[in-house]
Amino acid sequence: MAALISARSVIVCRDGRPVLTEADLSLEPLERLAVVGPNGAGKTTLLRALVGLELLSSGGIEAFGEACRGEAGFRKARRRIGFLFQDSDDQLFCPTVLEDVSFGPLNLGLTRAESAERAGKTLAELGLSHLADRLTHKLSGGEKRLVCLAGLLAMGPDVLLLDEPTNGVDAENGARLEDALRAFEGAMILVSHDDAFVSRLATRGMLLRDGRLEPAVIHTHAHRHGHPHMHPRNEN
Ligand SMILES: Nc1ncnc2c1ncn2[C@@H]1O[C@H](COP(=O)(O)OP(=O)(O)OP(=O)(O)O)[C@@H](O)[C@H]1O
Repeated sequence: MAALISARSVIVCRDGRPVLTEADLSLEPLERLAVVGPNGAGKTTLLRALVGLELLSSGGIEAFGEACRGEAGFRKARRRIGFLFQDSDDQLFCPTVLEDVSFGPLNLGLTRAESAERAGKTLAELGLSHLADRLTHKLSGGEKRLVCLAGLLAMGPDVLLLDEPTNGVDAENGARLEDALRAFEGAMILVSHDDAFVSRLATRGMLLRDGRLEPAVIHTHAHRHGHPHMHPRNEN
């Protein structure tokens, strides 16, 4: 099966220092690929590189069967990719929730009425209709996160890139978020330090270490606290 998104030998430097050094990745249809790794390993940088927000020193990105070169190449791919930022405040910018969630569909060419209808429907599917008229900047951290996700889902993406989606999200909103991701019919890359969330949702794992991605096994192991762990494959 053809990959939806692939990265080949990607090198990205930050302040002259390599963060990604020959990173390879391939996201297949229907996959929920978890990318884990320590703080500062380059996980956010990797997601940003996949949508053309990082300058590659070398290597290439393909999305939906086409090599992405330059801003124009990525712009086309970005219409099919929803990127949930680590910080919701970087993502929300309209005054009200309904306006914010309508913004994506509006940008895709739907009319104002159609966009509002799509936004209302998406909020309802996520159990967030009660937030529609609220001011985005007054939402709680967890509510902001879900509204950001609603904004992405309202655009009908084929792929979601999720940077720490459960950060600061309480149990109830976390369950909503997880249900929504489980119901999403596309593929996704999940960057997360939330092992329990990853172990419940991911279908495959990769570990970002020393700038490279290596296969990792996601599993829950019998442990006094019963928490899941993720190891590189060769350590199992
Ligand atoms: N704007 C920037 N300018 C320079 N260096 C940066 C910038 N953003 C990140 N870095 C550096 O790049 C490296 C990778 O950062 P990145 O945010 O991709 O890591 P991460 O794996 O997502 O970390 P975390 O788990 O803490 O979110 C880090 O050393 C970080 O300090």
